[in-house]
Amino acid sequence: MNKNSSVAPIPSANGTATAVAEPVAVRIRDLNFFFGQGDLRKQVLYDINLDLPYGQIVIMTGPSGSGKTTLLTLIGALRTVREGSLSVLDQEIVGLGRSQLVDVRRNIGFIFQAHNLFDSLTASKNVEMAIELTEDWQEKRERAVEMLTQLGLSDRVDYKPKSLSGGQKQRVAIARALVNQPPLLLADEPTAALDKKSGRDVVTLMQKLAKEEGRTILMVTHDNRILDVADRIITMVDGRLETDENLAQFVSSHDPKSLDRRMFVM
Ligand SMILES: Nc1ncnc2c1ncn2[C@@H]1O[C@H](COP(=O)(O)OP(=O)(O)OP(=O)(O)O)[C@@H](O)[C@H]1O
Repeated sequence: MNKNSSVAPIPSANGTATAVAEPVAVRIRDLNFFFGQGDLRKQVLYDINLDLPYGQIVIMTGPSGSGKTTLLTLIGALRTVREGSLSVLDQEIVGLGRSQLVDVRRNIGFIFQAHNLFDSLTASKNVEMAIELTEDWQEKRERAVEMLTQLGLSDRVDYKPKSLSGGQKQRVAIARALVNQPPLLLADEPTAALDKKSGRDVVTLMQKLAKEEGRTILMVTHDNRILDVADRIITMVDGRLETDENLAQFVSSHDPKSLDRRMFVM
């Protein structure tokens, strides 16, 4: 794996090549992570090195228990990191305290499996709550409705979660994650609860955000139907970043029987 894929050599004034780091949304170097303390201390991530450039969709895959969700939550500033370097949106987060981590999180959109919607609030109000966490509250209702409409929920904006299907709830959660236009989006199985068409609509929207607006998207998924949207596919095995490939490399290095052929159909 190329650990320095976003470091480009440029000629200096005296003609020698100098490595200059391009800005990336996420830069991870020599990251180790442990759960527990003392005798119960258990290492779950080993020596992770990874760059996520702006505008890329990166899919993270790998067996259950390999550390995908843990890595996602570390990048999302949801846990304290002590070993190595983890820079998120130009901020080194190793060593930061809780309140500083909260500030980093404000610029990240999260879509997790449990959508955590507020049952007492309508779809629109759930999305508006995310807008209220920012300094710019103007036209929050209009912005929430517009985002929900983009996700095909224009006729559900005033419904509460109990009146929505699983897929619709997931789309409300996605609207909430996207409404503040975060430069970095972290998603854990975002299409798991969706039918084929809704899942495709969601990843098409993500692709648009990445390609037209330069957002960086890191997505954990086992849904082979959406692999084609990825610029890169990284594979975790036993807490290590095993491979970092484009789609063609990934397909050729995996047993075709284990891949769903529908993934090739757009
Ligand atoms: N809060 C925790 N405390 C202790 N160990 C944990 C905790 N969360 C996860 N682990 C352990 O860390 C390892 C990595 O778990 P993680 O959830 O990151 O894997 P994963 O690849 O996301 O798995 P899955 O695909 O099943 O969601 C596993 O051995 C898991 O048991």
